[in-house]
Amino acid sequence: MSQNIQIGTRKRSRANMNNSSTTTGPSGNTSSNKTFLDNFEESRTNRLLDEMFARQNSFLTDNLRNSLDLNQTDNPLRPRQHQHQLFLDNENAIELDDEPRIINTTISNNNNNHNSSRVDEEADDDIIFIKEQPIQFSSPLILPSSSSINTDNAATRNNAGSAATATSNSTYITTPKKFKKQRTISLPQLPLSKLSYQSSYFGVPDQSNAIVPRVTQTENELLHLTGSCAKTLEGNKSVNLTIAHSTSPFYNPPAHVTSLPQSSLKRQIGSSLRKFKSNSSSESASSNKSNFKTDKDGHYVYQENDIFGSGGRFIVKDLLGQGTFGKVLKCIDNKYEPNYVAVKVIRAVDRYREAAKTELRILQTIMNNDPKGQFQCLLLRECFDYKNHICLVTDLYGRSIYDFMCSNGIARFPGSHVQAIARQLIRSVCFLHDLGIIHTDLKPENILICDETHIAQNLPLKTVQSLSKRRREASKGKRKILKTPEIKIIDFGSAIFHYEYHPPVISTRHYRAPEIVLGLGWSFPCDIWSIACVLVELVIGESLYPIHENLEHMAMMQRINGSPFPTDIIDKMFYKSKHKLGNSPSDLNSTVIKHFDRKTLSLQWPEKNKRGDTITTEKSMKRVLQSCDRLDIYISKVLKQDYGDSFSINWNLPPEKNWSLISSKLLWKRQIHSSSNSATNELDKETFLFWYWFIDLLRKMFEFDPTKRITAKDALDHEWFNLGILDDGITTYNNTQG
Ligand SMILES: Nc1ncnc2c1ncn2[C@@H]1O[C@H](COP(=O)(O)OP(=O)(O)OP(=O)(O)O)[C@@H](O)[C@H]1O
Repeated sequence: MSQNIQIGTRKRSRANMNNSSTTTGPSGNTSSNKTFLDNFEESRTNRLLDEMFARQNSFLTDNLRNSLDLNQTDNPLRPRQHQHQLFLDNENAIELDDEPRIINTTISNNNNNHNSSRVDEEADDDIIFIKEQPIQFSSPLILPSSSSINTDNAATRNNAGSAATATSNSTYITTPKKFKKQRTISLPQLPLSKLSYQSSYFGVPDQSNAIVPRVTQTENELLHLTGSCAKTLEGNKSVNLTIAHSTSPFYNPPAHVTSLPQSSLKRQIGSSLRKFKSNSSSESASSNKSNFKTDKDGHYVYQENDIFGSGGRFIVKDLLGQGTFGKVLKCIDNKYEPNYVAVKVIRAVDRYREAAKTELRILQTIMNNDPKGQFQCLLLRECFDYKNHICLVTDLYGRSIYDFMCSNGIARFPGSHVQAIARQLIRSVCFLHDLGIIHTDLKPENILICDETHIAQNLPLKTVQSLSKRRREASKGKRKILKTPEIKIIDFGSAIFHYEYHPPVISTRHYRAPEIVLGLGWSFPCDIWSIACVLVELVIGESLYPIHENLEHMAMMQRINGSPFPTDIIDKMFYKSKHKLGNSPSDLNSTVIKHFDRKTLSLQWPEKNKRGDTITTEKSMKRVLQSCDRLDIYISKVLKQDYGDSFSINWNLPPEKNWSLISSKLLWKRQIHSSSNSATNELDKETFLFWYWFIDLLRKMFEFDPTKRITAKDALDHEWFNLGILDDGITTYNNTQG
């Protein structure tokens, strides 16, 4: 039975991969004389790294427990009312000295971060931040305290600036004085939300060739697709695949197989053989033939208990997924313990074999630089060629986030889990980008859950009745909350090295960045856009862009960002098209360019015919105008379900002002309802701030212009990752930690 529960209605697949036949280049970066398996060797560095991570993990877990205990001493049900302000403000700032200096915003409670500018006066812990803050004028909350700047004026300027220019002008400047942050107590965070990142953990590839990736994009790269096809081909040529021979395990059991406990081996193989015989009566189950078949399209034909690989090493147990590239199988591996693995069997077609070689080089680079899997990327265990199918052997994980959401009574994740997943995703992509790798296909289907253990809460009958039949059946009327939202990023089948060939269209539609839709050059920032789409999906429980074509996609992007495409970007689109720079999507003119006015450089939506009649369908108008909204308003609407009608984030307001509006509404409601005992959801300031800053980060990730979009590294330093929340995700974690 397939583990892949397909209950969703959408069919989402990545961009057409026909171009990938020409792709794939050199792995100038992989250690040439060494196989990647050499990295399994215990080196001193690895041991040190292990110890560091173990220390960090136990430190973070202890801190979470402490902070929960602390919260619970006051009131087990609600976050306690904090006496201290969460952020630096005029009154709370403590003057230290007068020297201006550049201040690092690294998370302050990271034991391993020696570069942090943390003031380490005494043992710090998870719930107390002593931190130096830079001043960021586009960030409404953090203002200089005793500087000569008039706070009101600065705030006014800031509001105007943030409304007009979004976050692109978010320049950090240093305060004229150095401040020590007031001790503050924040709500708890999961340890996964606080994972640290230092690129010095691994060696930057290509150092010898001096190709150190710059993980952003220049204006020039909007016009010219970077990357060389020749490098791709050259890289793929360097791939040497071991040919696995299909001899029967019953004739020539390999030495390592015979070293397994004989009873278990016989049991596995015996049962496989019995099932195989009964399943295929018409075929001879002669023991020296492999029962592994390929169809006319080059796909392996799935059959449970098939045996394949050298010496019949793998026994097929389940079909985990299938895509354009091939099939992913859950298999018993007779060589190693624990012996379940996932094997991606690539189609036996030259084009896909060629693309798989790039995937292989990417996976090898990841493996070389993170042999212990600290950065949430799938690890390649082995690779071989079997009957013209390239087979990639990896660890086996749970279902994808997409499948988990489909089978959940409430698809939305708790805020604490959104933050933990965001941290892992951004950190993982930061690692990839530092290695010069662009994933290009980040989506919930390509994010796997490491451990699916969860608690299940019964949903009220009314909620169950409102679910679709499919969801009702799949969820059994329950809301599932993972105990540990640890994830792994998979599917490097479309990933590229930044200096290799870039196909003109990448990503699955819903997660596709505007520069790709507009036919401009793309680079690392496209991954950041995709992550932002995924994060919104985790919060709202459905796809942010449920679209299938370019015009509606562009109209929705403008609606969600609350602003039109910047004219300089559209200008570049026209220029690139006019001068035929780089390769463009074949339908660019007919589905994108024709919808922009050449003079005003604005999108003409809704679409009109020559007579001026609107020809956009009513359904499409509804999807854009009714179903979606500016991001802060859209997310607020969903969160009202948890926090009541008063919850409303307005990204044009500074957080203090936004909060005072909400709290006055709450006060008013409490007075109205005091006699009627109405159960209005309580909302505290820190919970509001958690969501406010989440939306602030999203806004920076959804920057239209990729040259101005926040990088993964800067996103890890965003204020949001210093904020906690007390919700079901935290209590579930705490209850399971003993
Ligand atoms: N290591 C793994 N453990 C568990 N399941 C996996 C693993 N790798 C892949 N899968 C499952 O197989 C599915 C397809 O995997 P993958 O995306 O790598 O293949 P693909 O052929 O590139 O698919 P697509 O063309 O849809 O992108 C995944 O969505 C996931 O459900």
